[in-house]
Order: sequence, then C-alpha cells, then structure tokens
Amino acid sequence: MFGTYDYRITVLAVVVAILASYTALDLVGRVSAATRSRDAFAWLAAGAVAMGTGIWSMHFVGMLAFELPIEMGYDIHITALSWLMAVLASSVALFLASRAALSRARLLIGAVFMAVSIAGMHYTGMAAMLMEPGIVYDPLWVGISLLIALAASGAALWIAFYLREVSRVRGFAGKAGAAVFMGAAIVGMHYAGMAAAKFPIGSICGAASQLDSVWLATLVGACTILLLGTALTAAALDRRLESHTAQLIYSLSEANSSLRHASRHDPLTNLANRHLLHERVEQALMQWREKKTRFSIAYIDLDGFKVINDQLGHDVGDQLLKRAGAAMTSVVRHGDTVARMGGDEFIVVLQGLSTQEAVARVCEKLLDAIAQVGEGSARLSASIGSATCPRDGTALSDLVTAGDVAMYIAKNKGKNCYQAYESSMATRIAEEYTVQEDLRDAIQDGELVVYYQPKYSTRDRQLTGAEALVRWEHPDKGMIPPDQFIGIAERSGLINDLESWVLDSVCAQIRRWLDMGLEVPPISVNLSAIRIHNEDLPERTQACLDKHGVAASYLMFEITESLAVREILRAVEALKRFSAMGVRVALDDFGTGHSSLSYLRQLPIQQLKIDRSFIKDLGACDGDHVEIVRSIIGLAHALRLRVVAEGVETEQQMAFLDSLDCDEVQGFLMGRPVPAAAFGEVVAQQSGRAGKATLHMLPGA
Ligand SMILES: Nc1nc2c(ncn2[C@@H]2O[C@@H]3COP(=O)(O)O[C@H]4[C@@H](O)[C@H](n5cnc6c(=O)[nH]c(N)nc65)O[C@@H]4COP(=O)(O)O[C@H]3[C@H]2O)c(=O)[nH]1
Repeated sequence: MFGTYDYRITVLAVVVAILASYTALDLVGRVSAATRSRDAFAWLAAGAVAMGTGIWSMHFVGMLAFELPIEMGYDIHITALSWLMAVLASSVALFLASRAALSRARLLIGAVFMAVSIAGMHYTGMAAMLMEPGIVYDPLWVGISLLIALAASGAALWIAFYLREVSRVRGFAGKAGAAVFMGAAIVGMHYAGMAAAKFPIGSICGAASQLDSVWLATLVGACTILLLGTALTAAALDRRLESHTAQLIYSLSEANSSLRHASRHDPLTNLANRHLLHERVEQALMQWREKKTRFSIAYIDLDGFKVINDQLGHDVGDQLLKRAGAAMTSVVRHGDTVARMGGDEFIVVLQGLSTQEAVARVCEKLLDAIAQVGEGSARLSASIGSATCPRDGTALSDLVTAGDVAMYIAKNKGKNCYQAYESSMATRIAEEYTVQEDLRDAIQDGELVVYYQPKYSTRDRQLTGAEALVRWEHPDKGMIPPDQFIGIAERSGLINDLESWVLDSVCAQIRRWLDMGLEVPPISVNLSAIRIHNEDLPERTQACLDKHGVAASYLMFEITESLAVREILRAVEALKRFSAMGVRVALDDFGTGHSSLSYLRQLPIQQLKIDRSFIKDLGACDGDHVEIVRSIIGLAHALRLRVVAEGVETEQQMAFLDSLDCDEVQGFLMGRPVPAAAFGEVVAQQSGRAGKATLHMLPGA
C-alpha cells in the first residue's frame, strides 16, 4: 500500500520546521544572555516547549500531509508522548548551546541525544497511527533517517552556539540562513523516516478518526506558528529590554568615570588635585620601598599672583593659571604628575631623577616655562622649592613640608628662582614662625611704637618733614629694629594689621601735635608693596584721616623702589587716587631696585629718596656715585620731583648734596629716629624759630 502527500500541508510543515529552527536559534541567545539563573531557566523551559512543539508540529503536520487509501487517525496518548520527546530534545539542545563553552565531546553527546529523541519522536508519532498489521521499516532508510537526525542535531547545536552572540542585523541573516538549513534537515529526517515505512496491503489504522486532515494540519500548524511567534516576540522584547538596560549601564559607567575624574582633578586647570597627588606620591613611595626608586617633588608658588588677579580680574587670572598648568605639563615627563594645590600653588611629582642636578635642571625648565606665560605686566614668574625622597623625607607630609619650606626660602631670595631643601632651613622657618606668632600678639598688646626721623631742606636746613619708623619694644628681647620683622610681617600677611596700626598711630599723633598748636610738617609713612594693591587702601586712609580730623596734606606715603618695576606700574591707579586725595607719595630707596629711570615719568609721585648706599661714599673721592647722584637729581628735577638724600652722616656729604642741588636731607647727622615726644620738641623749636635756618641735633635712637 503506497501513501501520497498533500503538498499544501507539506509546504506548511516545511514553514513550521524553518520557523521552529529560527525560534530555537533566537532563544539560545536569550538563555545565555540571562543574568539570573531563574531567568535562564524560564527561557530554557519556554524555549524548549516552543521549539519542541515546533519540531513536533512539523512532524505531525508532515504526517497529516501523508495520505493512505484508508481512513487514518492518531492515538492521542502516543502522540503526546512523541511531543514530549521533541520537547526533551529541544531542552537538551537549548541547554548545551547556551553554555559558556561547547567542547567536541559535549557537541557529540548532545547531537546523539537529540538525534535519538527526534527519531524517537518521529517513530513514536508513526506508532500513534496504531496500524494493523504493523508498519514494516526498511532498515536502510531508517539508518539514513537516523544519520540525517544526527547530522542535523550536531549542525543545529554548533550553529546555535556560534550564532547566539552575533550582532542583531548579522544575527538575523545568520539565524535565518541557519534556520532554513536546520528546517531542511528536520524535514529531510522526517521524509527519510517516512520513506522507511512500508504499509502492507490491507492495513487498517487503529486510531482512524473522522477529522479532516487538512483542517487538523492547518489548526496544528497555525497554533504552532502562533506559539513560535509569541516566543519570538517575547525574545525580541527581552532583547530590547536588555539593550536598554545595557545602555543604562553604559551611561551609568560613563557618569561614574566622569565623577571619578572630577573627584581627582582640578576643575579649572584639569590638573591633578590634592587627592590624586596624594595617590601618586603614595605610589611613588611604594616604588621607593620596593625598588629604591628615588623621586622628588617641586613645590611651585606663582610670584605676586594675587596682585595680578586683583588688578586684571579673576577671568584673566584663571586663564593665566590654566596656561601656567599647561606650560608646566609640557616640560615634564609623561609619568610625572602636575597638581594644583589650590590658588596659585602647584606641586609636580618628578619620577626617577637620580641626582640633585637633574632635579635642578627640571625646576629651571619649569621656571622658564612659567616665564613664557602672560605678557607685559601680567607676565608670570614663580618660586620653586624641591624635596627629594629619601634624602628629605620618606612620608608624603614630610616631603610636602620640605618642598614648601624650600619654596619659601626661594621666595625670600627674591622670587623667580629655585631652591632645593636643606635640613638647616627647618630651624630658620621654625624661628620665623615663632617671631610671626609673637608679632601678632605684639600688634594687639601695644608693643609697637613709632619713632620719627626728621627731614630738612638742604639749603636753609628748615624742618621739612619726618619719616615714621616702627619699632618693636619686646618685653624680653628689648628694642627690635623693623628690618627684623617687616619681612616676616609681609610674608605672613600681618603687614596689613601692622601698617594700619602705624597709620592710625601717626594720624593720632599728628592730631595731638596740632592740638598742642604745633606747625606739623608732613609725616611719611612706609607703605609695603603688598598693601599698595589693596583696592580699599585710599578709602581706609581717608577714613583714618577723618577719624582723627587730620588733613591729607599732613600725610605722605613712601613706597620702596626695590619693588619690581611692573609691581610699581600696577600701583599707578592707587597712587593716582592718593594724589587726588591730596596725600603725597615718595619713591623710597631709589637706585636699589631696577633703576629704570624711564618709568618714573609714568608714576604720579612728588618725591624721590636716594638710597643711603649712594650717599655713603659721597665726598670720599668716589666719582661713580657722585655722577649717579648728580644724574638722579637732574632727572628728578626735570620731572618736577623733590629729591631727598637718605643716610646723611657727615658734613662733607651734606655739603656735597648742597652743591648737587639736592632738595632735602635725612640722616644721623641731623637726627636719628626718635620717639614722638622728642620729635614733638623738635617741631616746637622749629615752630618757635620759624624762618631761621637751624640744624637740630637730636639724641640718638
Ligand atoms: N646707617 C644709617 N641709617 C640711617 C641713617 N638715617 C636713617 N637711617 C635708617 O634708615 C632707615 C630709613 O628707613 P627706610 O629706608 O624707609 O627703611 C625702613 C623701612 O623700609 C622699614 N620700615 C620701618 N618702619 C616701617 C613701617 O611702618 N612699614 C613698613 N612697611 N616698613 C617700615 O624698615 C626699614 C629700616 O628702618 P630703620 O631700622 O628704622 O632704619 C631707618 C633709619 O633708622 C643714617 O644716617 N645712617
């Protein structure tokens, strides 16, 4: 008895086989992508049912397409058993293909198991027809069908394993191609199995039913396609969710790395911040402990940066800081770390420099790089102190302190230079710190006093003014001269309080003298370079004058010429405001600084004080100084400035200055600095003898 095939149903069976294969390949990816074992199991179970049903359905629909010239049907229980076998085969396939690795042994065992299950499904399904007499199988075709089942299972497993992680587009094309191949193999196995079956003439089907096989096949096929479609849709949704989650995880890790960068870098310069610097120094220290690799740190402080910032604005200041950071980074090695400590302070960690000379060379390069930043009055310079591990310390804090101390010394040496740390420096710094603390108390406790040194006109020796000079009456150390604490006050910032106190004290004294009816000459007060840039200094000065009811003409400021020219030029605005207030300004210590006479024209000042080092040799056959003093006086007069000679100690010097047409003199010859009461007497005598040319000899201070 020969069977025939309904080709419409056969086509449906092929479609179902291909779709089932595609679903299987798609679900393998879901099983292996699941992060939780519960999800993996759910995908495996659902996938096995969908795929198994697909394969079984192909077989079942294929069977329905087969028609014998007798009434046919299928036993429900045996059919269910064949379905179960297909599901079992699918679960094994999905499980193996979703593993992290697919060894040859595993592939072979899996393929054999699957082939047996699929063949089992097929032949069990055939048995569900309950043919009487039984179906006779051709062993050759059975063998071929088993071989096809084995080859198809092996290929299916291998393809599923390798296609599970390919990209979506390539994945679809790959999976579709593989599905057609696998579908064809399943169909091939089915029809080889069918070819093996011989139905003896007169056979009857024990499970014959009245159901129309076209309708039954359509129903089973449609339900299966629906089931497979549902599984594919669920897999697609899960994949989308997975890619969305992956996107979120990526964004989160991006945000994390930005946060990590921000927490370890300076937002303005993008250099390392303190946090990262600490990490790098700790790493360098570890390397030193393990491999004895030396390293150094360079502590860098920009010179006068606060002034630039105040004068040119914070935006310009920020740009300069950025450029300074970039300039430093450009001259150090890739493995070195340039960090900003805040403000205008930087630390560079220099790796593996074996000698102090090598450290010095890099520090010089850093100085040069910084000096290229900015132009005109905004050109930068820096002071650098270096400390080396293990020579100057083997702990982060020790090295940073040593670098800081050395930098401090470099600053005191006159800025724009480099200094390596030496152990003796620590004592000096400690001493300075003690003086600083004492001075802070001294200002508050009234231990400071102002002395006055008179100034006279050279020609008629009339009192023309006085310079207020501060002294520190230390309860234990006695009288301390200003040279020993002004520098410390400037470096520690105490100069603001100190000079405010001096100004207040001088104005109060002028008021007292005026109240005594004295003709008080202008009193000069020294103004530190640091304070001259204080925006509110003119207002504060005016407030102090107002507080004591003293006219501005009684006051004069002396600013020192040893300031860098650019710093004085930056102070032009402040000086103009003093002029507008009626407070005169003298340029002190002229000749000791940059001695650039050309810039004098730009300064709104009224007086020029020649430094005492030029006066010392006058009259002692020193032609050089005579010529210098002569030209300074000539130039000052051309600029309509009054000239005062400082440090006049001899009559000879006095006569010389007179001959050079110097306007005023100040020095031990005419009077040393004296307390207010003593100077008051000089003023009183001068007032009484007004008009007479008198030279007062005062007791020494
Ligand atoms: N060898 C010699 N020296 C003479 C002669 N005549 C005056 N002197 C000294 O020369 C210094 C003149 O003051 P300076 O150049 O402004 O130099 C001052 C000034 O720069 C600074 N200073 C004093 N008081 C203040 C202050 O209130 N504020 C600031 N910022 N600095 C001050 O301290 C420096 C030193 O002050 P002093 O020790 O009082 O020293 C004074 C004075 O005693 C002389 O004929 N021969």
